[in-house]
Amino acid sequence: MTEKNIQKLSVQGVAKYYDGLPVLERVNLDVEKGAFCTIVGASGCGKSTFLRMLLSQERPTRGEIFLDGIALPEEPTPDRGIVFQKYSVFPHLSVAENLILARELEEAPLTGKLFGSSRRSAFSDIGDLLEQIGLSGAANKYPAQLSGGMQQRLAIAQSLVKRPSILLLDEPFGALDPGIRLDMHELLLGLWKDLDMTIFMVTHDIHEAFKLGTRLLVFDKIRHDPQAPEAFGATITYDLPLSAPEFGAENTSPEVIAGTISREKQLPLNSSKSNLS
Ligand SMILES: Nc1ncnc2c1ncn2[C@@H]1O[C@H](COP(=O)(O)OP(=O)(O)OP(=O)(O)O)[C@@H](O)[C@H]1O
Repeated sequence: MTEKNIQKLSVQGVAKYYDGLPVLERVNLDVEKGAFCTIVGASGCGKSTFLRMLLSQERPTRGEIFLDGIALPEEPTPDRGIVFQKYSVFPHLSVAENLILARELEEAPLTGKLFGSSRRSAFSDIGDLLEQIGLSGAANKYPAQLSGGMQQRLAIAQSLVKRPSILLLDEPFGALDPGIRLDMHELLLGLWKDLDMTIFMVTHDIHEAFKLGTRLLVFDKIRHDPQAPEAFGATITYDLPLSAPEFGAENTSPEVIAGTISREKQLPLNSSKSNLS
C-alpha cells in the first residue's frame, strides 16, 4: 500500500462556536481515503460549518483536524475542492474560460489573462476534464446559455481543475429537477471512482445519502435544554457504513434514520431544503 492510499482525515474533539454559542461540539471522526461520506441533519445544525472547517475556510474553536497526521493548513489549498448548491461560476466567462481562470490567475497574477501559446496550452489541458464532465460540446458557451444541470456540471468541473484528493459538496443537487439529479448521481459516482477522491457531501435527501454514500454521517444534538435551545451544539450521532450489507440493515433504513433526526425539525424523506426550513 502506497503512502497515498493510506491518506486519512482525522477530526479530533472539534467544537465550533459563533458569538459564544456552540454550533458543533465533540465531533470526532476518522475517514479513510476513498470514502464517500454523505452528511444529513436538521437545518441549521452545522453541516455547512463542518464542510467549511474541512476546507479551512473556518477554524475550529476547539480541537483539530488532521490530514495524514498533519494539522490542516489555515487556508484552503488546492487538494480540497468545494461545490455549493448555488452555481458559483462566472457569468461573463465561457465554460472553457471558467475552467482556465484559476491557472490564469496563478500564471499571470497581474493581468489575470493568458495569451498566445500559454492560453492554447491551458485550453488543451482542460480537454479531458470537459469530456469527463460531459461539457465538451459546450466549451464556448456562457453559463446563461446552459441548463441548471449543465451549470452545476461546470461548477463541479471547476472544483476538479486542481485535481483535489478531497471533494466537499454542499447540497450540490438541491436546486435541480429529480431527473437531472439522477444524471448527476451517475456523473458524481463516475468521477469519484475515476479520480480516486474522498468525498463529503451534505444533502437534505436521505435517499440520495443512502444511494451515493459508502458511509452516512448524521449530525444532531444529543443534549437539549428546552429553556435554552442554543446551549448545546450538534455532533455526529450516527456513523453508518453503507457498503456493508451485514450492518443491521433493518435498523438503518432511510426511514429509520430520518425519524431519528432532530425532534424539532424532522428530515423529510422526499426532501428539498425548502421542506426543512
Ligand atoms: N459565520 C457565521 N457567523 C455566525 N453564525 C454562523 C456563521 N455561519 C453559520 N452560523 C450559524 O451556525 C449555525 C449552523 O449553520 P450551518 O449553515 O452550518 O448549518 P447547516 O446544518 O448547514 O444548515 P442548512 O441545512 O440549513 O444549510 C446556524 O445557526 C448559523 O446561523
